[in-house]
Amino acid sequence: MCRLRVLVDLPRHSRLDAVLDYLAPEPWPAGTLVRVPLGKREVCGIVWGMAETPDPAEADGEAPVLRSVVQVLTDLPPFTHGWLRLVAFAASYYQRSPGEVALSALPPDLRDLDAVQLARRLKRLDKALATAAKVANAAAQAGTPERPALSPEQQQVLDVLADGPPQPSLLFGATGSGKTEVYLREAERVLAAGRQALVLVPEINLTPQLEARFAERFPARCIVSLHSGLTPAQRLQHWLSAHLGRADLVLGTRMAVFASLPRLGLIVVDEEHDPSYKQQEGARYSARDLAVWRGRHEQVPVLLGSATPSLESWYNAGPAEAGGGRYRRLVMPSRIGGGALPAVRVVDLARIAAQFGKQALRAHPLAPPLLDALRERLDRGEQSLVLLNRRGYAPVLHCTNCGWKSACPHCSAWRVFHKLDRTLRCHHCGITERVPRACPDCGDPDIQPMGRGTERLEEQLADLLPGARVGRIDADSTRAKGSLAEQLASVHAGEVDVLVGTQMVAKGHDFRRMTLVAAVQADAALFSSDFRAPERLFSLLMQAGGRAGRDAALAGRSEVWIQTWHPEHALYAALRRHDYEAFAASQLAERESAGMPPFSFQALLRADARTPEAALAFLDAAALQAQALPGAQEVLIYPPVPAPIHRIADVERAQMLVEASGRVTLHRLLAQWLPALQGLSSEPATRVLRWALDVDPISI
Ligand SMILES: Nc1ncnc2c1ncn2[C@@H]1O[C@H](COP(=O)(O)OP(=O)(O)OP(=O)(O)O)[C@@H](O)[C@H]1O
Ligand SMILES: [Zn+2]
Repeated sequence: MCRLRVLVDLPRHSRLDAVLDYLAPEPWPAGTLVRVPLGKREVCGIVWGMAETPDPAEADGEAPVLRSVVQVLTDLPPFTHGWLRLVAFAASYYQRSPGEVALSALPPDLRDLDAVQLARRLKRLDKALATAAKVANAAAQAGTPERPALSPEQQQVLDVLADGPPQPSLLFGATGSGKTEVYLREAERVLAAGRQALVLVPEINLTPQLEARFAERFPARCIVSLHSGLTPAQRLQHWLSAHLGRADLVLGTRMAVFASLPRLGLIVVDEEHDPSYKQQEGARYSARDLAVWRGRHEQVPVLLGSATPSLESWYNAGPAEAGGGRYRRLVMPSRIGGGALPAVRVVDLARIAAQFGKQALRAHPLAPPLLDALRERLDRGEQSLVLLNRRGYAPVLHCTNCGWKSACPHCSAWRVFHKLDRTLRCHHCGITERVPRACPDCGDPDIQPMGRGTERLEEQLADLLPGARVGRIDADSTRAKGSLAEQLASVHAGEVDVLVGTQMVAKGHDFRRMTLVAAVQADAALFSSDFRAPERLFSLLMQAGGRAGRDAALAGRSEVWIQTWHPEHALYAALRRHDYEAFAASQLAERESAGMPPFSFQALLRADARTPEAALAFLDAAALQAQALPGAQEVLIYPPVPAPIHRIADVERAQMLVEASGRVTLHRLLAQWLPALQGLSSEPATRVLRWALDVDPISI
C-alpha cells in the first residue's frame, strides 16, 4: 500500500485542506482521476502526488486511520503536468484551494461517473467521433476551402508570429481589420503541426458564428465548444474529446481556459478587453490572465486580440522602458478593403434643447438630426443600430400624486417596468410582480414610467419611423434557447431596418449592411465612481461604432452618433478621432499619478451579512488583522465601504480594497491573511453570511 495526495472539491474556507491523503494499492501518477470516500459520500478526486513520509502524529498512533481510494478511472489518461500546474497557480494566485479549482473545471457529469459508466461514455464518444470523422473525410475530399488573400497588414502580423519564439502578443487591430483571419491562419499552422488550438470568446452568443467560421475553414477537423449553454451530456462529450486529444480546436468562453489539452499549441483570446473574462463568483479568476500564464508555461503562443485593448494589456505591450515589454504588440490599423472607419458625430443635447425646445427631447430621446439620419438609412435600404444599455420599458415607475417609486423591497435598487408582460422586475434579486393598477401608497391610478429602456425605445422608434421594421435584441428578447441566433440571422438577412440593442449586440458581430450606430444615452458612465468606467465606455462605443460600415463599399457614408450633455469631454474627442492610443495614454497617465492599476495591484475583500453593521464589523476586524501582519506597511488598506448596490435579496454587502505597488508584496500579505480571515468568520462577534477575496477585481 502507498499513500497518495488527492485533490477533492473542498473550498479553502473549510477547515479541511482540499488535498487529502488516501491509501492506494499502487502509486498512480499525478493527474489520475479517482473516486474516494469523503465523510459519508464518495466523490471524484484527482491524484496530486505521492504523500511524503507519514506525519509524526500518525507515528504516535494518534492520527485517524487513512481511508482507501475506492476506484481508479484508468480509462482516462491522466491530466498533463501543464494542466496540474495551471490549477496550482490559479489556486494560489486567486487564494482558493487547488481541489476547488481543479474539480470545478471538470464537467459536472464527469464528476459523477464511476469506471463502468465512464467506459460506456467513452465507447459512445468513439462512435460519435467515428461518424464525425467520416463526414469530415467526405468534406475534405470535396476540396480545400478557399482562403482570402491576406491583406498586407495581416501578412505582416503573421510573418512576425511565425518568426518569433512562442510569446504572448497583443493584436491591436481596428474593428473590421480582419483579426479573425489572423486567428484562422495561426490555427492552421498549429493544426498542421499536429497541435491543438484553444480560442476564447467573451460571450456564449459569439461562439456559434465563430464556430461556423472555423468549421468552414477546417471541414476535416474536429471542432468542439465549451461553454455553459451546452447540455451536461454535450459538455462531457466535448470535454472528453479535448482531453483525449481528439478535438483539434476548442472554442469557448472563460471556463474553457481550463480545458485539458494534451497537444496544446496556441491560445487565442478574442476581444481580450472584455470584462466577461473575469469570473465573478467562486474562484474569481481572469481567463485572459490565466491564458497568458498557461501559454508561457506550456510554451505556446498566446494571441490577445482587440480594437480597444484593456489598459493592462496595452501597458504590458508597451515599451519596456515604460514598464511594459511583456507582450509583443502587433498592429492592424486598416479595415479590410480599405474602408474608412465611420465618422463620429457628437450631438450636443444642450444645443438641441435650445434649438428645438426641451419638449422635443422629453417626448422621445432622439435629436431631430439623428432621426433624419435614421430616415436616410431607411430610404437607402441600409441598417441602423440604436444602442441603449438598459433593458425593460422604464427603469422606474412613479406615482404622479404622492411620489411613490417602484423600489425593490429586498434590494437597494428600483424594480424595472417591463411593458410586454406588464411586470415590475428587480434585475438584482429577480422578484417579479404584476404592475399595480394604482399607486400602492395613495391609490392614485396615475402611475407613470420614468426614463427609458430598450422596450420603450423600440416602441418610440416604431412610432417615429412608420413603415420601418424595428427589432430589439437584449437579454429579455433572447431568453428562449436559440432565439438569439434566430434574431441575429434575421438582422444578417436584412429583415430588420433599425435594431435596438444593449451591449450584447455591440461587439463581435459582422453586420454587413449597417451604416449607422447611435448611442442615445451614454453619459452616465462618465461620472461613475469606478475608475474603469471611462475605459469601458470608450471600448463599448468604439466596438459598437465598429459594427458600422464593415462593407467597404458602404463605409464612406457610415456614421456613429453619440448624444451627450458633455460634448467637450476628452473621451468623446478621442472617439471622434478613433484615437484609442491617445485615450489609452491619457488614462494611463491618470492612473499612474493616482497609483491605480496597472501601476498598482489590488484585491477586494467582500463581506455579506444580515445587517450593514455586521458586514462592516467583519471588514474592520479583518483590517486590524491585516495591519498586524508582517509586510503590512507596504500595503494600503482602504476603509470598508458599502458595495455600490449595498443590499441585494435582503443581504447587506460591504467591501474593502487592499492595494500594493508590487504584485509580490500584495500576494505575500494575502497568503498570510487568508487563514486569519477563516478564523474571524467563525467567531460570533464577526460572523458574516459569506466573505470572499477578489484578486485583481475589475469593478469596485
Ligand atoms: N484578407 C481578407 N480578404 C477579404 N476579406 C477579409 C479578409 N480578412 C477578413 N476579411 C473579412 O473582413 C471582415 C471583417 O473581419 P473580422 O470580422 O475578422 O474583423 P475583426 O477584426 O474581428 O473586427 P471586430 O473587432 O469588429 O470583430 C469579415 O467579413 C471577413 O470575412
Ligand atoms: Zn430586488
